[in-house]
Amino acid sequence: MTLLTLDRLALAIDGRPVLRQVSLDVAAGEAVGLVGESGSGKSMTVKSVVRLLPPGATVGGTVRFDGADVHALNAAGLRRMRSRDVAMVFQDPRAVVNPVRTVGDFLTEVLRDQGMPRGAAIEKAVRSLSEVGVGDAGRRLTQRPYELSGGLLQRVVIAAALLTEPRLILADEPTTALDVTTQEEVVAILDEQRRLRGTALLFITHDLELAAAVCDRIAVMYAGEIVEILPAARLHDDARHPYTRALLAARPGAVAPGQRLLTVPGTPQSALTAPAGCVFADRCPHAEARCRDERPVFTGSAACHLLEVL
Ligand SMILES: Nc1ncnc2c1ncn2[C@@H]1O[C@H](COP(=O)(O)OP(=O)(O)OP(=O)(O)O)[C@@H](O)[C@H]1O
Repeated sequence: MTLLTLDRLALAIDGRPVLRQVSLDVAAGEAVGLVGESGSGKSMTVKSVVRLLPPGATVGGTVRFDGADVHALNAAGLRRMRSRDVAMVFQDPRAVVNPVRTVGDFLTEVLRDQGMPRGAAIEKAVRSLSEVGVGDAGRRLTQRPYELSGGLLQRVVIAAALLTEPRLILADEPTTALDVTTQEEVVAILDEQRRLRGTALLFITHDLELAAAVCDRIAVMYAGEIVEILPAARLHDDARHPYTRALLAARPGAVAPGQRLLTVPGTPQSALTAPAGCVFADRCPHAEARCRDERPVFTGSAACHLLEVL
């Protein structure tokens, strides 16, 4: 069953295009990774799902969650969606958690707002902390954010995200601010808990290998468009879009130790500066005249004029 549908989602901020024709489905319980270089529109895509857009944003196309048109929801419907059905985990946990309130207040707030008695809310918060591997949960509830490490605080944020038993988690580079070992632990917890509960996940990362490890499918974004969508297990074998291939070649793991790291040649485009034809044409080693002039239509798994020959 499809839970989330983006259908030709377009977004402009102060008249400048940011997203163009972004179409993507996420099934109930499915994990989809959004990958691509900085500025490609991953965060704006995810923020469009819950209408967390900056002032001056204009939206085209549709976003449907569980059949409802998100951009037509009234204030109560939007509040319900944000507080119950869809949870968010962002890059920096310290930006999300109120620094002067306790972890317990942070965790129980939504449950209390939903009418749960204090004792039951605390009990649920303790259980939720234990489930994400936070020991001594009772004591943690009394602490303030500055008393916790970044990794521990991100676990608290994940516990909070899971508390309302959402159907979809939006995770925007949830581990970028953490050290490598902690990153792995935090991703493993998120992955384990969402699988156990059958929660869908839209997971933004720069790290293709990480996306492949925790997601069912991967959508590759470039200059405000999705250029390829493919099963995570087939990432290496089936990637056909030249941008996806360039990203794969530029992974640190793709280069032998001691060798120079590869980069995707050229300068990243944004939706604003993208050429009239294919958004990747000016960096693509295979580009032909039509690639520069005609915008390729997304067919099958990718938007590229040269799929037949690559
Ligand atoms: N608040 C804002 N006001 C105006 N433009 C914005 C705003 N936030 C993002 N943009 C623009 O939207 C485009 C897409 O940005 P977005 O943050 O979605 O990219 P991203 O792929 O998530 O990048 P990163 O990996 O660096 O987070 C960029 O060109 C960016 O400059």
